[in-house]
Amino acid sequence: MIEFDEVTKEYRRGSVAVEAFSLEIPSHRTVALLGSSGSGKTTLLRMVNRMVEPTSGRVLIDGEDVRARDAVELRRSIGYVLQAGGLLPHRTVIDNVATVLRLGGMTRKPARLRAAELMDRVGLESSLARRYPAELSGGQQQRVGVARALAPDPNILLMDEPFGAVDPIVRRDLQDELLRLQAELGKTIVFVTHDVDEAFRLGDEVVVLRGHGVVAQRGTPAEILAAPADDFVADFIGANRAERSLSTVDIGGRSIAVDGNGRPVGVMQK
Ligand SMILES: Nc1ncnc2c1ncn2[C@@H]1O[C@H](COP(=O)(O)OP(=O)(O)OP(=O)(O)O)[C@@H](O)[C@H]1O
Repeated sequence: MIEFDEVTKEYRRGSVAVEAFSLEIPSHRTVALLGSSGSGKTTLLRMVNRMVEPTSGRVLIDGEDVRARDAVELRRSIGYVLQAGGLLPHRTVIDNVATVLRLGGMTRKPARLRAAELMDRVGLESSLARRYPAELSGGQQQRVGVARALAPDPNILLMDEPFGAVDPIVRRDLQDELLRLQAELGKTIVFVTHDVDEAFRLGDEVVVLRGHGVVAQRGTPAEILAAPADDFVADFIGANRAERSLSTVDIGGRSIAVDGNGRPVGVMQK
């Protein structure tokens, strides 16, 4: 479990990025932090692996204050996936993944073998192993980023807008892949996004943030859709309300679900 206990971050005096944020994230679940730009999502995420230290308050992992852990060791034990992939440009794909394992003390050959397994696991063909990151598509780069984050077999995976830079179809593929991986692996995932659909698709729970890391609502996607806590949440999730609201029409004796623009999206089961 990850626990934020009244954390505040003031980067400069008077500029509060996150104010008295508290949240418990249960193990083996995916929690999506959903908020617009500047709402403090990245700051919160980075407090988990001590890339950002809170000005006050505590972050606990399984009951232990992260400050009691060595920062480098802590960072290596937690998977971290960034939007830009964060890959090493002068290393091949396989070495980008294997390097993490080498840092953890594995020798070259087993590290490469394990890296090849990880590539397979995230849906990358082995023929890509010798390429450099610049020779991959954006979606492939993100898969390498996920493989690398999974390399040390971390319990926790932090994902910061990991699929933000790819087109909608690839983005959906990557989301599917993550759902499949998560069903197999059961990590504790904190997923940062400003995309409502992505948060609802991936999050077992979604935390909607206003500015300064203030929680506007927390719940399952269904709970939030069914009863937005206030106008802020309703506006935020309703940005494309027309697409999100469904109704049914009867055509030839069958009930067809249509979206708010009247486009058919499926057939209702009897
Ligand atoms: N290193 C820093 N120094 C000073 N201010 C910072 C720093 N990092 C972030 N901030 C400020 O803290 C606030 C929250 O930033 P943060 O990056 O956590 O938000 P975010 O929700 O992740 O935004 P985005 O979606 O744009 O990445 C912003 O006002 C930002 O300008």
